[in-house]
Amino acid sequence: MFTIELSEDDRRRIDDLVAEILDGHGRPDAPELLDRITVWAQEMPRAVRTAANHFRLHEPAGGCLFTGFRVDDDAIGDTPAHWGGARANGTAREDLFLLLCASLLGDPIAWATQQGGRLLHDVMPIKGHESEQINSSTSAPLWWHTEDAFHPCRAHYVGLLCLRNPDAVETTYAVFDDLDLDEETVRTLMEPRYVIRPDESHLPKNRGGQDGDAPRELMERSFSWVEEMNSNPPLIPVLFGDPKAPYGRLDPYFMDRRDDDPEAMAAFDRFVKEIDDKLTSVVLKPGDALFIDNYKSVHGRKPYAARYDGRDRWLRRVNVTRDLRSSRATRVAAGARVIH
Ligand SMILES: NC(=[NH2+])NCCC[C@H](N)C(=O)O
Ligand SMILES: O=C(O)CCC(=O)C(=O)O
Ligand SMILES: [Fe+2]
Repeated sequence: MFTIELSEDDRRRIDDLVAEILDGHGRPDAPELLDRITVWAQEMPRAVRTAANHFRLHEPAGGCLFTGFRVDDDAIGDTPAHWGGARANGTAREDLFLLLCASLLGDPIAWATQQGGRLLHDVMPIKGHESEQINSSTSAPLWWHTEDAFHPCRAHYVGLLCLRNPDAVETTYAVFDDLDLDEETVRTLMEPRYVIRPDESHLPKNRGGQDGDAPRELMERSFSWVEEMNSNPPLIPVLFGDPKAPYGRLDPYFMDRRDDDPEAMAAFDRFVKEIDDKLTSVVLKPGDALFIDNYKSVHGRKPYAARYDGRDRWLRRVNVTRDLRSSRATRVAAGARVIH
């Protein structure tokens, strides 16, 4: 893991910057604030910017951990029972810190079909989801995955800011650079012979009755595209880029076994076994902002027991792209963040 440790001075300067921005704008997801977030990120301490730039450009690791930010445990309030509903502004400081770090790596984006199109997601236990394969599950392991693996516009980085983690639950990950795969296997995995279906966080059953402010017609189009990807998924490669340091996309739990292509499946099984063998973990503590490189690694989470008492584990999540333009056809304006 590539780690950026904030010094006492960094912390003070970041706190001042966050306070200044919030003074002028109030809510961290206000459009006029987001329009300028990249500019403010340039006012992060130079050492932090330099380290983040190194991580982004040279790809020395599968993830970048910003550590040392202080969460205000009283101000953030109780861990919510659901991501929906009206949101208090208690996490404004923390949200803004996450957005500033994100903006050193790229542009924050949101999904119309996930958590009501919100830019910042809540990751915490939801009653009834205990054994699902969704971020709000608890008693079942969240099987490792590429975030939104099925989606052509999936994020380059997934940012997770820990607000609470009282039982030291482990976030799992593995980096493709660490895998032992022979050339022939890599070649096969780079061919369009695989099927990835949408995960359940994008399905209408998890829509939560809230669609943000997008027109209904547009929302229907978004959900029918996900449905189309479910009923008629294309064949895609699971590795791409440089065969010697490949990028990847996979979410085995939502992928098909193709009986008509045993060779592709055998290569895939070797790939999955290597990831299982190399899977390691990190325990996020309050204030840690982990940016998983969603092209170079997979991540997941070990099971744990929910409390449902307002003190549960709680993360804030953001998707980050290095290429906003590649999704232009499915966003309503050049500077819009929501992908439909
Ligand atoms: N293997 C999996 N469980 N894949 C889905 C991962 C979780 C999903 N991205 C979510 O936000 O809930
Ligand atoms: O809870 C975690 O540590 C990771 C969850 C996850 O995979 C996600 O929210 O994308
Ligand atoms: Fe994830």
